[in-house]
Amino acid sequence: MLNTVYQLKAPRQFETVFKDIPLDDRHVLVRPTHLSICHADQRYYQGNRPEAVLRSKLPMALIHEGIGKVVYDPTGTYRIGEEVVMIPNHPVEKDDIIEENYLRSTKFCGSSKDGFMQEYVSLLPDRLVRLPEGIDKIVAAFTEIVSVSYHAISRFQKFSHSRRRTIGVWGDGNLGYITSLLLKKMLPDSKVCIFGVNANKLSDFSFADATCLVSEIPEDLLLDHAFECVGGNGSAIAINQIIDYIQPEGTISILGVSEDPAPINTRMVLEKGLHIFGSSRSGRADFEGLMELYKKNPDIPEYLENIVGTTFEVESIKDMTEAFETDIHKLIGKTVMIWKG
Ligand SMILES: NC(=O)C1=CN([C@@H]2O[C@H](COP(=O)(O)OP(=O)(O)OC[C@H]3O[C@@H](n4cnc5c(N)ncnc54)[C@H](OP(=O)(O)O)[C@@H]3O)[C@@H](O)[C@H]2O)C=CC1
Ligand SMILES: O=C(CO)[C@H](O)[C@H](O)COP(=O)(O)O
Ligand SMILES: [Zn+2]
Repeated sequence: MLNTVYQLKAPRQFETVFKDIPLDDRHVLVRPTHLSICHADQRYYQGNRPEAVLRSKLPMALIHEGIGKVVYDPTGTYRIGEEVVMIPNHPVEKDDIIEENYLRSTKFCGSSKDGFMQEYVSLLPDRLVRLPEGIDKIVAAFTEIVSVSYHAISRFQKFSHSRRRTIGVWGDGNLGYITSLLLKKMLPDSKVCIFGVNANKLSDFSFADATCLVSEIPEDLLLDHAFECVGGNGSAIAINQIIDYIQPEGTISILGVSEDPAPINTRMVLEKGLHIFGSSRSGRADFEGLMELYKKNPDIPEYLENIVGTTFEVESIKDMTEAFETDIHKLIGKTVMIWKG
């Protein structure tokens, strides 16, 4: 079957290409309905990755956050019309120890294979997860980034010591909002404090125990553990500030993506005996766990409505470009494309 794919050909330049989707008895066909833009997509769209990386990856369809409707399922796993979230990870091997999102062989939509900016997406049935009945579709569109926070917190629960009185989250953007919200739900006994650079943005974190500008952190602050959700050039500044304030033997979870290596105060990491771990992407278990968490805490998707930014009806390359260009200038919030492509 001929499929329309909207690839990024070069920075700021989408093009339409037609690719064959073989209709076999193993793959489910999904019509994407709502797609959400991630920072990773913007790094390709704006050409912010190194030249060699762009040359090796483009042309490629962007977007790894999205939901859609099942239109064809020869496996009989899903009903036609059923609403599903698409998992962008595509593992090609199983490992007893290493999770699917960390296997070097795994392909990831919008990074090492075409993303969801397509007319139809062909996926194995285990790359889809049913959406809870009645969930807001715009919020559901960015389930993937929420599953990343879920994944990082689940790992944090395994790696960190059990004194979790106060957890700091650095980053007053989307990932900071999502991670601190999930921390409040997954670790209800812990106090969560958000550290950011913009008082206006911090005022949106209504569920938090405290918020603080990074320029006004009290000297006597006591933090048992922390999450870094900043990324870019701010990552190193945030990680070093965390190292300054965290208690000995605390755990630091790094989530922000930086293009350049970040200089870290390793002397203090050693002296305080800190644990630092990174997390990237998420796997099927995280998507499923998150859907269960939504069912038990229906106020989570309600809170997430606060970080819905602009929504665009997208049916042409001009619309896609407008959505990406607008997303660049947002203060906070996820840009969602209502996909008619
Ligand atoms: N590990 C993973 O799998 C994933 C990683 N990411 C990455 O996470 C990072 C954040 O993403 P997202 O939340 O969407 O981006 P945002 O831009 O929405 O959030 C980052 C926030 O951090 C603020 N900030 C800047 N410097 C500091 C500082 N020193 N201390 C505290 N806050 C600071 C920024 O403010 P201002 O804008 O004013 O500078 C901004 O509000 C990105 O690098 C993204 O690629 C995203 C998804 C998944
Ligand atoms: O956003 C992410 C997951 O949601 C990751 O940061 C993203 O997958 C990294 O990909 P790339 O290596 O292509 O920048
Ligand atoms: Zn992402």
